[in-house]
Amino acid sequence: MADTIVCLEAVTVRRDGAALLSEVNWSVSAGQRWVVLGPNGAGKTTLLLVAAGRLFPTGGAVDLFGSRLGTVDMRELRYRVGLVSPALTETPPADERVLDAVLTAAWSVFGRGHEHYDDIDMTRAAELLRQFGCGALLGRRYGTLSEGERKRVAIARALMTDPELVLLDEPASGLDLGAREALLRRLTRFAADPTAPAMVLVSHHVEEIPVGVTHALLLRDGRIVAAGPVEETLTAGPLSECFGIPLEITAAAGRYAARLAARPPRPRAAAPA
Ligand SMILES: Nc1ncnc2c1ncn2[C@@H]1O[C@H](COP(=O)(O)OP(=O)(O)OP(=O)(O)O)[C@@H](O)[C@H]1O
Repeated sequence: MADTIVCLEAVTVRRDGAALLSEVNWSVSAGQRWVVLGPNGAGKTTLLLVAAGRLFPTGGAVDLFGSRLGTVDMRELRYRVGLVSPALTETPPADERVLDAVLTAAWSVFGRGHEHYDDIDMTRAAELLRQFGCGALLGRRYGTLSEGERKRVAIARALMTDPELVLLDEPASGLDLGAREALLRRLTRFAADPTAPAMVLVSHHVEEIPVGVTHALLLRDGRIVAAGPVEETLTAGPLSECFGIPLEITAAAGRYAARLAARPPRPRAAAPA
């Protein structure tokens, strides 16, 4: 399909004899906003790293922007993907100004040195920081920011290179209720922007899904339990199967909540023969 951004075909990732991902088929197209849900160890981060072109699968094939991984120079393609993940251990230096922590993404470096930046880069970095509620922090040192502020700065940095795909690994984890809601409000605006890149957001919690997510992928033990339009996928049956406990799920004004079901959900109907 012309607007397919990333496509995984029968992707398997094995490490030390363990299958982190098994036979995963999944694709993300322009304009889509995905949430990837699953319990600890389901393979969510691994999936994101494969989709970002940062981890080469043991089996199967990955096409990123129409190019097959393994046949192209990945440095070119990675530039077109904004990735925010705890799996990326490098962070801006503690004494870096917040504006520079975002600006330096233009050169893929951490810590401003002698690189040249145009006024347009400065304006873009400042605008992205404002978009994610960090307009008052431009002159602050990165090391003085709260966890919630750092997460929003990391998203602004990931968007600095104007990526076509943005991958966010648990952006709301560790945030207090106010910080989580502030972040989700920003992500809701982002999701509603038709000019924004395709987005994939990883989470453990349906409460952390921003309004405007269009698709969901449920992962368990490295395998897809369900994937498709969010309203069809985020239902009690697949979610219970994914997390291994009987769950009931409610939706209100585009937000979701899940809790242990009073009664186990009815099994999914078998597909007609
Ligand atoms: N080198 C490795 N060898 C063996 N197992 C590994 C290796 N690296 C990761 N794993 C395992 O692969 C599984 C998937 O890891 P991954 O980080 O992708 O899961 P996740 O769904 O993101 O988990 P979490 O929600 O806890 O962050 C985990 O059980 C992890 O322990």
